[in-house]
Amino acid sequence: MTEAPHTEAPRTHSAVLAIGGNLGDRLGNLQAAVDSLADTPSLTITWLSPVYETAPLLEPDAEPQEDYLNAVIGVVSALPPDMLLMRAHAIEEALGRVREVRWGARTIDIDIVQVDDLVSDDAELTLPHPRAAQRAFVLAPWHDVRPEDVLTGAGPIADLLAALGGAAAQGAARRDDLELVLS
Ligand SMILES: Nc1ncnc2c1ncn2[C@@H]1O[C@H](COP(=O)(O)OP(=O)(O)OP(=O)(O)O)[C@@H](O)[C@H]1O
Ligand SMILES: Nc1nc2c(c(=O)[nH]1)N=C(CO)CN2
Repeated sequence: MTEAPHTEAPRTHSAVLAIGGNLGDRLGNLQAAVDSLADTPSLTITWLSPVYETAPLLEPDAEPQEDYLNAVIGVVSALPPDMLLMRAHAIEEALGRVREVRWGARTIDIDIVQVDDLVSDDAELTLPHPRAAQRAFVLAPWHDVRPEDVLTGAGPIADLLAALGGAAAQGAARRDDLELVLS
C-alpha cells in the first residue's frame, strides 16, 4: 500500500508585541509599524491596544528624552519566533531605527513580549521579554484589551500592573484622542 505523503500544517504561534517610539512622528511611526506587521505574509494582527503616552524609562544619568507613545499588539503567525524577530528588526530598520546607546531615543522599537508559553534565555530572543513584567508601558495597554492574560512565568498581567501601582505610577497615560487602526 502506498502511504499518503506526510504534510504537516505549519504550527501557528500566538504572540504579544510591544511597540514604542519617541522620535519624529510618534503616532505615524506606530501606525507604520502596525501596517508593516499587517502586510507580513503568514501573520495576522488579532488585536490592537489603545495608545499610551509614557514617561521615558532611562538608563541612570542618561540625557532627558521626549515622552514615548506605546501600544501592544496581538498576532497569530506561522512564522517561528526567530523569523518574527527578524521581521520586527527589518521593520524597525525601514522606519529609521538607529541603535546607538542602550535605551536611546528611537523612531520605533518592536519588542516580542511573549510567544505562546515559550520560555527561552537566548540573548538574541529572550522569552518572555525579560523586562515586560516591570513595564507599565507594556502591561497597561495590554491589560486594556486582554485583562485575563498571563505573562508566562510571571503571572496575571492584572496583578503585575497592580504591583507596579498602576499605569500612572510610572507616568503612563492613555491617549484616547490617538488611535491605531487596522487597514
Ligand atoms: N523578547 C525580545 N524582543 C526583542 N528583542 C529581543 C528580545 N530578547 C532579546 N532581544 C534582543 O535584544 C537586542 C536589543 O534589542 P533592542 O535594541 O530593541 O533593546 P531595547 O528595546 O533598547 O531594550 P529592551 O530590550 O530593554 O526593551 C536585540 O538585538 C534582540 O536580539
Ligand atoms: N516610556 C518608554 N520608555 C522606554 C521604552 C518604551 O517603549 N517606553 N523603551 C525602551 C527600550 O525598549 C526604553 N525606555
